[in-house]
Amino acid sequence: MSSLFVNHININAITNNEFTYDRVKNISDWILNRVDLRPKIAIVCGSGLGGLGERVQDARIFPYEEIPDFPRSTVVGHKGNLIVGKLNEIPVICMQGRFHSYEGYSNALCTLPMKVFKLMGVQTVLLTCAAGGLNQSFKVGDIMLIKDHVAPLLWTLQNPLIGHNDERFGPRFPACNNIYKKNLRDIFRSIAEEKQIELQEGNYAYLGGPNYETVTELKALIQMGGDAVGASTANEALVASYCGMNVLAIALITNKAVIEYDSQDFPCHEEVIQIANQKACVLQELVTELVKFLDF
Ligand SMILES: O=P(O)(O)O[C@@H]1C[C@H](O)[C@@H](CO)O1
Ligand SMILES: Nc1nc2[nH]cnc2c(=O)[nH]1
Repeated sequence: MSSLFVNHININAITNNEFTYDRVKNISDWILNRVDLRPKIAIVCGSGLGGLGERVQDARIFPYEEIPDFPRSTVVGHKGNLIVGKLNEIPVICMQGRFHSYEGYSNALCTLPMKVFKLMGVQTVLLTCAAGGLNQSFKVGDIMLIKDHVAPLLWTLQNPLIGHNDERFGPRFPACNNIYKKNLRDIFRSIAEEKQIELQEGNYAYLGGPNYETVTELKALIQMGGDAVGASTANEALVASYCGMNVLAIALITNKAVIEYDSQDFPCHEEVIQIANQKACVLQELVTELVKFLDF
């Protein structure tokens, strides 16, 4: 999408400048012109969790490659479809697959869909992801409601808000102490309670990947307050919140972080997908119920 070096300055950090309001509006209008529904809820399906998209009824499916200026999904377990339809009778727009910075995309590009959702009139963004469990009390297969994040990558020039700020998206200096809305977490928790599904709650640590973390990095993330670690979600939550949308985010714990040196246990993407596939229906059930409460 861009040449990366201008006068020896890496413009990866300022690719935000490429996604002007008009360009994002063009994408948003392209979608709106092809559907009758006007969803107020957007759902992003994480690794292995794309099955949620299959629950969407009366679906219009747009492969990412058909959407102007949209990136492509390149990761196994991310189908690469944008779906507009109804989940539990509620209009939704659903991303079957997301973009990660390790795919070579700037964080501005990874989070472009959030700006598109904003201009489409979406009010609530529901993010799902696969993550490694840092909290030693978590088990593989647990569902963790994300309360907050710690994102060292966003302290660098990889922050997607760097560059020209268009106030029509959000403020130059957004507050970030309340990204993951408590009222939405409360609703999600009560749905889980009613269905007798055990829920964890904690902080998501975001790193860029693609490698899984070293033992020392994992220990540092635990010290920083992380309960789960992954390679997405926090960047999207940041931009969605900056755009004034409500954010709810859920991580499926697909592996336990290996925090012993010299262990012969290793995380791998195949295991992540396998566990996500096994547990997907529980998460899908919760999300399907949840949307009924979010359509305000
Ligand atoms: O898209 P998500 O965050 O669910 O994907 C996670 C993080 C990495 O992309 C991948 C590692 O297996 O799963
Ligand atoms: N970075 C990272 N991403 C993940 N996605 C699923 N598990 C993990 C993990 O342990 N680390």
